[in-house]
Amino acid sequence: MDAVLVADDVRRTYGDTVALDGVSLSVGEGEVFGLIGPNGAGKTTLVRALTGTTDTEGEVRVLGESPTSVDSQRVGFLPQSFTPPERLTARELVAYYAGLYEEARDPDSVLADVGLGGTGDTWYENLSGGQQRRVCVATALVNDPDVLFLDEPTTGIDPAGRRALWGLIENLAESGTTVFLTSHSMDEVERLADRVGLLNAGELVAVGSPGELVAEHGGETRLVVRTSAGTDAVADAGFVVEADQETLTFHDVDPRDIGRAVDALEAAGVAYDSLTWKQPGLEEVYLRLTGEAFEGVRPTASPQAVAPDTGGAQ
Ligand SMILES: Nc1ncnc2c1ncn2[C@@H]1O[C@H](COP(=O)(O)OP(=O)(O)OP(=O)(O)O)[C@@H](O)[C@H]1O
Repeated sequence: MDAVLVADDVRRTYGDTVALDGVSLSVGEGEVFGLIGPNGAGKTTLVRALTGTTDTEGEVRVLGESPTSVDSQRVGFLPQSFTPPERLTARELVAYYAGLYEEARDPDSVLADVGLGGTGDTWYENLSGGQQRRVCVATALVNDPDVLFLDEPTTGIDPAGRRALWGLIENLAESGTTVFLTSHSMDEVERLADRVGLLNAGELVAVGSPGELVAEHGGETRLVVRTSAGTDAVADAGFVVEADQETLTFHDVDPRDIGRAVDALEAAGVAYDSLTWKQPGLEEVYLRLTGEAFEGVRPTASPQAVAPDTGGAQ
């Protein structure tokens, strides 16, 4: 796979703030690379480094060129914050961006691609926040780029619109477009990204496919039972079980062992309100590697601490 994007030991400081602390990565043609990390981790700064919109130390290559000399026709960029010229219709705005390129797609067809086929004549300022964001996505697609940078593309877009955009991004990647995406949505990254990079305090602390990251850092499966019963009730069931006032958590429960756990609860006469089997996902990886607390997952540093599990059911 040819490397379309390369960052080698990229550093950026703002005064005393180290935004990027020696980031190296490589993204291949047609790959979707998802960059995740907490607020202030350096994601936007890395996107800006890769798009040549901020100066950095280290080396950056886009399609084999420096980001400031690469052919802009081949690059699409949706910044995190985007304030278009006022008093333009959606079509005029996309057409304005189309005019910046030697070759561009028909604005109406790009608007249709982002689910805004009927809104070409609407003033940008009269569109909803989610519709505005979709128009902004359209401006990044109008030159039919080979490399597409999307900094939090679906922020503010409703679930149906997000899914539509995900489908569009998948189609682009299938047709060979390389996509570099930042997001705070683990669903989005888990669905779209071939590989994920987790940036924390300016450092890339993990890179891999979602499956690899979950296998390596996600932790264990668990069965969460909402009950006030203590661990004594199921002490002989053959599971590692921890309790707090509202839940019993069975750790490391294979799906085939769920029945055995339920039988143990029944045999002990434990009354419970709900029972949820949970499989780790990218969210657990993120929370573990960034050191954020996550209810229901045992922090590796302190295996005794278990809080009530309110995470999403699988
Ligand atoms: N132009 C700037 N001037 C000063 N500091 C900056 C500038 N841009 C970014 N920073 C700082 O660099 C660090 C990284 O910021 P960055 O915007 O890259 O983070 P991020 O991961 O994109 O955050 P978020 O998820 O909130 O968008 C932060 O501490 C931020 O305050």
